[in-house]
Amino acid sequence: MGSPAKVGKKAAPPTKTAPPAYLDQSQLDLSGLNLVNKEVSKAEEAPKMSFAHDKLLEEVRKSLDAQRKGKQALSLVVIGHVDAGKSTLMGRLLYELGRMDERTRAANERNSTKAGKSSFSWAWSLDGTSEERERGITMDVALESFSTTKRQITVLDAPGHKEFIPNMISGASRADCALLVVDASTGEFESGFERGGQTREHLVLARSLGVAQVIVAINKLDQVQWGKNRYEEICALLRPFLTQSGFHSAKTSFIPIGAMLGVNLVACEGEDAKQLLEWYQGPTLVDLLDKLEPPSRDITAPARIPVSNIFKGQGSGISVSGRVLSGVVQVGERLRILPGDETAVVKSIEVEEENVPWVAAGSNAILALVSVDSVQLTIGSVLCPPANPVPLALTFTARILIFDLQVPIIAGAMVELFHHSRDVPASVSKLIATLDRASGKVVKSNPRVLGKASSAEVQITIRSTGSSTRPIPLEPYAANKAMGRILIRREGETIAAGIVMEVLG
Ligand SMILES: Nc1nc2c(ncn2[C@@H]2O[C@H](COP(=O)(O)OP(=O)(O)OP(=O)(O)O)[C@@H](O)[C@H]2O)c(=O)[nH]1
Repeated sequence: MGSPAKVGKKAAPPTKTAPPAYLDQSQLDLSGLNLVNKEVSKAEEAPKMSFAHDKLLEEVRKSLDAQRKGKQALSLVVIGHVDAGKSTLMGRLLYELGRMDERTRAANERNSTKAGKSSFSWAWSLDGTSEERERGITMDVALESFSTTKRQITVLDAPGHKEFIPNMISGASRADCALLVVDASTGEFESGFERGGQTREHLVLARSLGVAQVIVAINKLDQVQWGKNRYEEICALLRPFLTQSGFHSAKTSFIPIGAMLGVNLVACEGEDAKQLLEWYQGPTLVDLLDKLEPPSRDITAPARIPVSNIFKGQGSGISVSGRVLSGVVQVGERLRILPGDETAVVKSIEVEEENVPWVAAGSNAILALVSVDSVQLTIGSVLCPPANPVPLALTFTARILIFDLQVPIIAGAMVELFHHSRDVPASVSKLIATLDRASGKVVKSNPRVLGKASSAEVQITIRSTGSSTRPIPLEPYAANKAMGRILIRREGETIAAGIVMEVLG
């Protein structure tokens, strides 16, 4: 993940990135209703670029080389069934690592107790909105960062509740690795793991979105007297499912923890860890985080930045957050906003709460934009170089893997298409062929239906919303892996994942 030496402290830290359905009014105004004062935004002075493209790539390479010798950066999505303890784990870990000070911890404890939610005290900082705190659940994706000895980690705390799967998808599509949290309490692991539980769904979604490494944190072991048998039972149930979902065993690790008590996060010691230490002498969570391998970054490909959130920046400007999927972008650069024919100039870039002169593939960044007419800027827009725009698709072909299905897919089936933070109504307009799952070879052309656990090539068409049908920016997987992954849902269930083969128009 690339970002250079910091050039100054950030001004306004938006720590939450909220997907479309849960935006507050001001965000809605900006992203959907075009109430931003265009004149002012246009009038802002655009900065000049500091580097020619080749020089910039050289800078980025140097910086990435230096990173390899120091702390490598990666982003981690925290996933798992509702109430598994994801936010508690993150809150406690931030505290143990010194990222949350004692005053904040005490204030969280006071405020959560006052609200009658003392058990959510560690989750208080991450579940930052009043509705989240009231309901005791995460709704949107919270962004935090911390560093271990060898890694600089951006954490995306995803919601576990089924209702917020689109937000989880948006979070996972910005991550390199996953931390799956499961609740070891009697009956709780089972309900998260059964059909319809989010333990399974989150794992499948994360893998389908390209996340290949996962740490499984078996949490709340204090609830089962730190039982070794229970820990091993859960590992044994999860292992085959992980393999079946496409996680290589070498890229999967398991760890027993007690998030609330802070056991085996940074250290495994003290009174609370006594029972665990009777049978566990393995690594701590931080030891495992330190071993996560950042995937390779494609910095030479054209820049692609899907917008995951839009908010009012400092003064009159507009800021967007999103992950740089490929390429590099610098301050002063003009970017095209797709779909649409608008461009914007990057006024400043913020990574990990610091201003930086450029940002490269792998980083989650906030870009302040000027010289922009916000009318065409929405969540799901993709920023890219004007000379190398991302293709727009109304119809495309895809190879898909079908999951568990109640009703088979037939030609014309109405679905919801998910691509990064965007979801649009679509239809499976043509069933081209069923494929052999292992070899990808055609088994049958023009099948009449697609059943569960099958693999197929299909044509997908975006359906109209209201009076218009807007194409969406996506790219064949062969051209850009991260831009070429899609998920298909129907009636609140994820029914397939796939890769884009060809954009037909
Ligand atoms: N006993 C015990 N309770 C825990 C532990 N970790 C979390 N909890 C409790 O589990 C409940 C849910 O914790 P959260 O951190 O909100 O769970 P979550 O996975 O973030 O929930 P969502 O984001 O809404 O899916 C809270 O009451 C926590 O206090 C633990 O290690 N032991």
